[in-house]
Amino acid sequence: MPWLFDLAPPDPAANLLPCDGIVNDYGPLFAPPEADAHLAALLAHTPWRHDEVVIHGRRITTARQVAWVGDAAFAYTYSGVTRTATPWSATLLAIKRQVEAAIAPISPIVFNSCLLNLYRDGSQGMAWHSDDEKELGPETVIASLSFGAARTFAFRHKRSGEKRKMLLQHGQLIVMRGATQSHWQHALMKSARVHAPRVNLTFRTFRTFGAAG
Ligand SMILES: O=C(O)CCC(=O)C(=O)O
Ligand SMILES: [Fe+2]
Repeated sequence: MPWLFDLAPPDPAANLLPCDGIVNDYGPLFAPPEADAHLAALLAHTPWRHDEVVIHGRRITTARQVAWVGDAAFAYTYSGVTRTATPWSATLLAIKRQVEAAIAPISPIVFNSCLLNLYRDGSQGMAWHSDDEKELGPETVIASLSFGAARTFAFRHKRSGEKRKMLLQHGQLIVMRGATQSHWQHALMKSARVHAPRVNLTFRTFRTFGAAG
């Protein structure tokens, strides 16, 4: 697969997908010392728990750990299991606001939730999927911020099978938007060479279909 970028500082207005969606790379949002501090705080203070998914009718506990945070106690169902959001920590809220400020010129948005993923090492990854739950709406904007070990993130077109991959590094911010979730899957690839943890935050706008409003 071709690499999405090399060493040049990214142009956040550039689209890293060739068609049917938009992925923007903002490069590092934090200098290394600040990114180190965020990684340490997120590792220590997040209520991490192993995720569960239902595959072929069987409930499986994943190696990767997750946390689901939101403005309200949103119930989010993906892979057949429902999770209830817990409140923002001060650190995570500050990070959310920095992400929103960084992307505002291109993607003005206020996120109301965040899915946090912890991969202890390269033996843990995330399988091919799209974030296309109805609660996220069509053309949803998802900001993905990574801390810790650099890991390969890949996209695969649902019809053509065309692939793109990129290395997500400590402090790096990308945005997936437009038709990306309708036409592409993405995955966090496993790697035997990675022995350090990685934390990924995906900021999302979660729509509720309750009676209120
Ligand atoms: O860890 C990552 O970079 C990807 C996470 C992801 O795709 C998700 O949470 O839906
Ligand atoms: Fe995803």
